[in-house]
Amino acid sequence: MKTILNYINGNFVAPQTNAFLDNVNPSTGEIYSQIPKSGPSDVEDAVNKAEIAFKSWSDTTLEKRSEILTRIADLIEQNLDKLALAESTDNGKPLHLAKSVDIPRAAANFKFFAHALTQFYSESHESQGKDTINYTLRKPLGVVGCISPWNLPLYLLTWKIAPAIAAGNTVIAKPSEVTPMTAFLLCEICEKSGLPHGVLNMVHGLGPEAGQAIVEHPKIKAISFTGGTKTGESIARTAAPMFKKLSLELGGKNPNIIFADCDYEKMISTTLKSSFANQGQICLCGSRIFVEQVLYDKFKTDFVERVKDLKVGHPIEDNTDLGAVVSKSHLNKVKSYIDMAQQHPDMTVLCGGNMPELKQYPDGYYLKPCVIEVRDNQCQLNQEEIFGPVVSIMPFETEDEVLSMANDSAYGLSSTLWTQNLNRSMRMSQALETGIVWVNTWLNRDLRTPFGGTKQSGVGREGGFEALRFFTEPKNVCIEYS
Ligand SMILES: NC(=O)c1ccc[n+]([C@@H]2O[C@H](COP(=O)([O-])OP(=O)(O)OC[C@H]3O[C@@H](n4cnc5c(N)ncnc54)[C@H](O)[C@@H]3O)[C@@H](O)[C@H]2O)c1
Ligand SMILES: O=C/C=C/C=C(\O)C(=O)O
Repeated sequence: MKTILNYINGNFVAPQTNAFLDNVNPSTGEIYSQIPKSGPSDVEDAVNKAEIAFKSWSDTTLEKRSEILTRIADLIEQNLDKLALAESTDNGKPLHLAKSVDIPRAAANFKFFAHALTQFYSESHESQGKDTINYTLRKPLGVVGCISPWNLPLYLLTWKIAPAIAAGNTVIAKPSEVTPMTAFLLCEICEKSGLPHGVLNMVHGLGPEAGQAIVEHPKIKAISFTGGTKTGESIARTAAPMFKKLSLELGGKNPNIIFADCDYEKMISTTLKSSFANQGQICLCGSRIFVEQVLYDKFKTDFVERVKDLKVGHPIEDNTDLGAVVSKSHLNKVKSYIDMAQQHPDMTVLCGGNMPELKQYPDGYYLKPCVIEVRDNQCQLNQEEIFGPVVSIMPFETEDEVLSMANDSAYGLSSTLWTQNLNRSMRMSQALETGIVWVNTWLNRDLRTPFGGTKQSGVGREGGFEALRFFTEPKNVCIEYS
C-alpha cells in the first residue's frame, strides 16, 4: 500500500506524530493508501522552512522563476498518464476526463503563470502641476497558505500554487484529505524541476487539524481557499481578525437558463455536461435548470431520454460518462436529497437517483444521474448546494420571472444563458448576480479573466493579474521633485 508523505523543505517526511489516515478508492470502496494526519507542529516546521526560503525566492529573477514554472508544466505534461490515473483512482472521475481536463489544466496553470509573471506590471501616477510622481511597488507577501477541495484536485491546487510562487511567495499547501495523491506526485515533480527547497511545502491532513493550523499560523500572510461555504465562513472567522488577505472560492447553486430561441442541439449536449460532468461535482455545474414554457415539454422529454443514456461505470472504462461519487459520506448526502424529493408532494423524480448494479464493484459509490422536476425555486432542492449528479428542472414564462428566480439564491457563482437574442443576452448578463455569466457555452475558460463568485459563493477573484495582485502587497512611493 502506498504511503503518502508530507513535503517540507525538499524532504518527503512522515508527520511528527507518525499518525496516518486511510485513503479510499471510491470506485471500489477499498482503502488503497495512507496519508499523513498532520497537525500544528508539522505546519510550524513547514512555515519555518518556507520563511527561510522566501528570502532568496523573492529575489530570484522573473526569468528564472518563469523557467522553473515552465519546467513544472512540462513535467506534468510528460507524466499525464500517471497523474490522470492517480486522479481518477483517488476521486472516482472518468479517466478520460482526468486526461483531457484535469491534468492538462494543471499544466496550463503553471504555463500560464510562467508567462503572466513576466507581463505583470505596477502602476505609476503623475500628479500634474504638483511636481510629484507616485509609483507602486508590488512585493510578494511572504509565506502564504493554499487550501483546496477534492472535486478537481490537481487543477484547483495548482491554480493557487502557480500564481503564489510566480509572484515570489513561498507556500504551505494542503490538498483535500479525500484526494491527496496528485498533490504528492506534484511534489515529486517540483523536486525534479529544480524548484528551490522550501518554496513549496505540502502538508497533508484533516481540515480542522492541518488546515486550521495553516489558517491560524501568525506567520502565514494570506489564505487562498477553495471549498465549501461553511468552511469558508470558519476560515474567515479565524483569519479576518488576524488581518490576513483572504481569497475564498466557495459553493454555488448555478442557474442554467434556457430560452426557446436557443441553438437546441448545442444547448442540450452542453446541458448534459454542465449538469453531470465529474458526477455533477463541479462548483460551476448548472444545477437549477429553468426552461421557457413553450420549450419545456420537448426539453423535458429529450433531456430525460439523453440522461437515461448516460453510462455510469468504472472510471477506467472509455465509455464511462459518470464514474463514482467521491466518498461514501458524500454519496449518502446526495442520496438524502433524492430521498427527500421522492417524498415531497411538489417534486417529481423523472429519472435516476438510484445506485446502478455494477457487479464487479459492489462497494463503489455509484449513482445514476438524477433529474427532478420542481414547482418552486424556493424549495430546498433549489436553494441548497447538493454537489452531485442531481439537477432540478422547472418552466418559466417571462424574462423578468426567470431573472428573479435565478437571483433568488444565497449563492452567486456562475450562470449559463441559452438564447440567440443578443439584446436579451446582454440585458440579462448585466442583471444576473453571479461572478461569471456564460452565454451559449459553459466552463469555457480564458485564464486571464477574473474568476469567482458573489454572495455566499466567495470573496475575491482568481485568475490572471487578479491572482498576482492577491499574492502581492502594493506599496506606493510618492516623490516630489524640484
Ligand atoms: N468556487 C469554487 O471555485 C469552488 C471550486 C471547487 C469546489 N468548491 C466548493 O467546495 C465544496 C466541496 O469541496 P470540499 O467538500 O472538499 O470542501 P471543504 O470545505 O470540506 O474542504 C475544502 C478544503 O478545506 C479543508 N478544510 C476543512 N475544514 C477546514 C478548516 N476548519 N480550516 C482549514 N481548512 C479546512 C479541507 O481539508 C479541504 O482541504 C463545495 O461546496 C464546492 O462548491 C468551490
Ligand atoms: O469546482 C469548481 C471549479 C472551479 C474552476 C476554476 O477555478 C477554474 O476553471 O479556474
